[in-house]
Amino acid sequence: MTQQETSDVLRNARRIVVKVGSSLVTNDGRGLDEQAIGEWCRQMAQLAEGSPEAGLNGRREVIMVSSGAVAEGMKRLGWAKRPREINELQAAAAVGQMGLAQMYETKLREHGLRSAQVLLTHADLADRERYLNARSTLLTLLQHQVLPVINENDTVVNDEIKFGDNDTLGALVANLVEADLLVILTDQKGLYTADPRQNPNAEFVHEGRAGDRALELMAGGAGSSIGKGGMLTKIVAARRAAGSGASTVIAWGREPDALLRLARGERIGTLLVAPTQKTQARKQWMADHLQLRGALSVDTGAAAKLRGEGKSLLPVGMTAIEGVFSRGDVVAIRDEAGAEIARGLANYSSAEARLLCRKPSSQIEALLGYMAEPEMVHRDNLVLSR
Ligand SMILES: Nc1ncnc2c1ncn2[C@@H]1O[C@H](COP(=O)(O)OP(=O)(O)O)[C@@H](O)[C@H]1O
Ligand SMILES: N[C@@H](CCC(=O)OP(=O)(O)O)C(=O)O
Repeated sequence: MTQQETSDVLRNARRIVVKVGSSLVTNDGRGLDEQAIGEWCRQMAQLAEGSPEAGLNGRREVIMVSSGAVAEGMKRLGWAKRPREINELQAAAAVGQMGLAQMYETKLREHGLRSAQVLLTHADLADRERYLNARSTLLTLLQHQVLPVINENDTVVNDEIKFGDNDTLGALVANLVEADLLVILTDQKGLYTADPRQNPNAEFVHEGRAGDRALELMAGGAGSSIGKGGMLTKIVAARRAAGSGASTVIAWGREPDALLRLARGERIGTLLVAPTQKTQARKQWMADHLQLRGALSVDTGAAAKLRGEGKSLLPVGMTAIEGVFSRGDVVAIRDEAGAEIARGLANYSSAEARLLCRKPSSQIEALLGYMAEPEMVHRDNLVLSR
């Protein structure tokens, strides 16, 4: 890519997931690094504002994925060594998460930004229904200009805590909200050809293609006893993030104004560019991963809105439901002649959809006793067929 193109990837990123690792957040286990957290919060607040005075071309939506609960919990409990027992790790995470949430809340509020704590497990993102719920909660928070601060829900996972690194979580969150950019802040300037702690001759890698297996061979495990992932999980995270079209930057968390400079298009850290665009990636994902569970027939008006105007499918446009499906399943959408016009993720199950056929969205709550979303299939979860 030319310098201009890489700089455009960064400057045009509107939705950004920022991940910070334990060693940075807790100052290598010494305790929450108030100053560093304050700096990221100040920058994220400026990104959310997008003011031209800060050299930014418009608002960014930012989501934070922060590690550090176990390390901070250990510090608070006075444990010098990372425990082996899962229940002790979980107890430490529960203690430390209080400190993390409190620190982010305080620092973001100082900069006029509201925050929300979201604790997720891998299982939440593997389950279609919970995946959709998590997605719509995060998107709603962003709409209301609230900055979500995410961590793994360490106290309820069992084996995950042993392998659970937040690089993977950051990538899954980037997939979940279809972010444009994943920024992984760590204790190195980026990726080197070998672990710089082991090999002083290692060379810096400025740019690569996310998903390039050669990069994985350069990356080693965690260099400190605090972090879990090391560089390999960051490279794999970049590959995953690219699955939904997000590029990844791995940069040094103490680099002054790193987040702002990236958003202005400055090339710092290692940029791993996603080879496919967001919409293309979404189509690919729907085509590759999901089985069709049913079909919705729609009237001419709804078909025209979907095809011509790129709108969502509302229940009022549905005329018939086929198959048995749950919320989050992929369904085909057919026109009156029976031709498939699109595929998408259903917001309501087949039984609910049958009750909602031809009904205005204002009646959803009265008909079902609750309302998930006003749309049957949201346009962000919908891919038009050729
Ligand atoms: N090729 C590499 N380039 C840079 N760092 C590497 C590489 N291979 C291994 N590492 C190690 O990965 C560490 C960062 O991972 P980790 O300790 O898990 O940090 P974090 O807590 O930020 O996730 C670095 O300190 C470094 O020692
Ligand atoms: N959820 C864990 C994070 C796991 C972990 O160590 O991640 P990382 O430091 O990002 O490699 C915690 O908050 O302690």
